Amino acid sequence: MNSDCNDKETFRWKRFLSSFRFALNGLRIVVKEPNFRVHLAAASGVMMAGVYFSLTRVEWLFILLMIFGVMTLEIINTAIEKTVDLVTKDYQPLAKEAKDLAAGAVLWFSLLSIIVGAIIFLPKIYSLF
Ligand SMILES: Nc1ncnc2c1ncn2[C@@H]1O[C@H](COP(=O)(O)OP(=O)(O)OP(=O)(O)O)[C@@H](O)[C@H]1O
Repeated sequence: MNSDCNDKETFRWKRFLSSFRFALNGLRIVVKEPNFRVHLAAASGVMMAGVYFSLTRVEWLFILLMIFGVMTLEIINTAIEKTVDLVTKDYQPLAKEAKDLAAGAVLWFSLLSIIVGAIIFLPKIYSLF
């Protein structure tokens, strides 16, 4: 009975670790995507600017939320693109809509990121002159 419980517990941990490995593999896949690399480069630039301008904790919180938000949407966008490609290789209006909607979600959140970035950085840039 006790060994049965231990087996179940080990099984649960193994499943959890496998899920974690699959999720890490997802990140490995998306890092190879050119669009995601653009986001990584932009995020690095913004973070260097954040260090240069000594952002406050709250400002960092907003910047990190924007960076992780855009990247999370880009990962979902990539997953949707791959799913659509799996379903059809032919030209399908619905496939186009699905892909364009997913890309639109990234663009929409990126717009918010630009606004937040402008609110945080523009006054600091002005104060340099
Ligand atoms: N099966 C399809 N049927 C109809 N339109 C499609 C189909 N596949 C792609 N498209 C259209 O072509 C565009 C380019 O598709 P593609 O698969 O290259 O993705 P993408 O949006 O360029 O993203 P990425 O550059 O990240 O791969 C899509 O945004 C979509 O409008």
